[in-house]
Amino acid sequence: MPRLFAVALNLAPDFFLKRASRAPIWPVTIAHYPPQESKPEGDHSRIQPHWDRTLFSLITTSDVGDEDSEGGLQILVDSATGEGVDGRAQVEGRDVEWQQVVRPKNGFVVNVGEMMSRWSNGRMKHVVHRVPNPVPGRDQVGRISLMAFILPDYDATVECIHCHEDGSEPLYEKTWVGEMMNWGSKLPIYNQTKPGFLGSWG
Ligand SMILES: O=C(O)CCC(=O)C(=O)O
Ligand SMILES: [Fe+2]
Repeated sequence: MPRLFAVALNLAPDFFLKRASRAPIWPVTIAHYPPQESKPEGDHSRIQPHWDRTLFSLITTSDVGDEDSEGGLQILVDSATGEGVDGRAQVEGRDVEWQQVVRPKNGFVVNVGEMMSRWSNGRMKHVVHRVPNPVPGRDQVGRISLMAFILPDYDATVECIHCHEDGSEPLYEKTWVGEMMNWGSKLPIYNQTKPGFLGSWG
């Protein structure tokens, strides 16, 4: 997978592997979304809108009830173009909608993370995603997902790779993996769920 990303970005195939060679951090988590005996309070959902603060993430699920309950993984897309909306996008006044992700049978969903987006200067997008509550009548079905969050070495620098060469303007300031992890508590991916994040379309 790291080789595929590197080749897609016209980099040496081992570009990412070289930066994840000494002490890469790859948390693996299992999420159990239990059947919902009662309606969740407030705007609580299975997982609030966020993006992953990783290089990339691999997700597989039990698939049970994902499609027909609408309680599975969804990504945010631009209604006009169908393109994924990334964590930088201004959504005020923009027509966006949630789209169900259909996982290929026995396959994985690959989420681009914010580190990949920063390295590629936005060519790879860290698309906003969520897991909403299942629709009424389908809420007695639980869901399990298994995720691997792939991060580079703790001290690896994260900055636009090609900006020096082609003169393009960096979208992001230079930073490093450990600093990005500090932007969150717990796992870095969850720190975007604070109140107000993504406003009313969350
Ligand atoms: O359960 C899922 O399908 C995705 C969960 C997720 O996006 C996350 O934990 O970062
Ligand atoms: Fe996520």
